Amino acid sequence: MKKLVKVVGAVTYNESGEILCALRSPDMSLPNLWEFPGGKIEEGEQPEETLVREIQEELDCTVDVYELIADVVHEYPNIIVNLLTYRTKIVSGTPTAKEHAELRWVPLAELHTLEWAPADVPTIEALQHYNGRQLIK
Ligand SMILES: Nc1nc2c([nH]c(=O)n2[C@H]2C[C@H](O)[C@@H](COP(=O)(O)OP(=O)(O)OP(=O)(O)O)O2)c(=O)[nH]1
Repeated sequence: MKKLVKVVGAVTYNESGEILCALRSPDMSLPNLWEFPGGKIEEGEQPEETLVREIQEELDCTVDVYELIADVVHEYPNIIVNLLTYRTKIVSGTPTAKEHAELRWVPLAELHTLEWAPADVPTIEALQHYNGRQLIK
C-alpha cells in the first residue's frame, strides 16, 4: 500500500503582492518542479509548527502562519501526499535557498506559467480566486 504523507507548504507574499515559489532541485523527489516551501509534518507536530521549522531550515527566515488556503490529497506513483498550504508572512530574515535550486517571487497572474508539483495545482487555483490584495496583511 502507498504511504500517505502529510505535508505543509507556505504561501508567502511580498510587499508587491508577489508569491514566493521554490524550485525542487534535480536530486530531490519530484525534481525540477516548483512548490511552496515546507515539508513533512513530524510526529506530534502541529502543521503551523512544521511550517515555521521547515521555513527556518530551508529558507533561513522566520514566518508567522495565518489561514489555511487548500487541503489537497494527491496520489503520486509511489506516494500519496496530503498537502496543506497556509498563508504566511516573513517576520525576520530574507529567504535564501538552502535546499532548493532556485527561489523566485512571482506575480499571482503568472503562477500558472511555472511547472508545479501536481499536488500544488489546487492551491494555485484557489489563489487565483482570492483577491490577492486581501491576502497582503
Ligand atoms: N514541501 C513541499 N512538498 C511538496 C509540495 N507539493 C508536493 O507534492 N510535495 C511533496 C514532495 C515530497 O514528496 C513531499 C514533501 O516532502 P519534503 O519537502 O520533506 O521533501 P523531501 O524531498 O525531503 O521528501 P522525499 O525526497 O523524502 O520525498 O511532498 C509543496 O508544495 N511543498
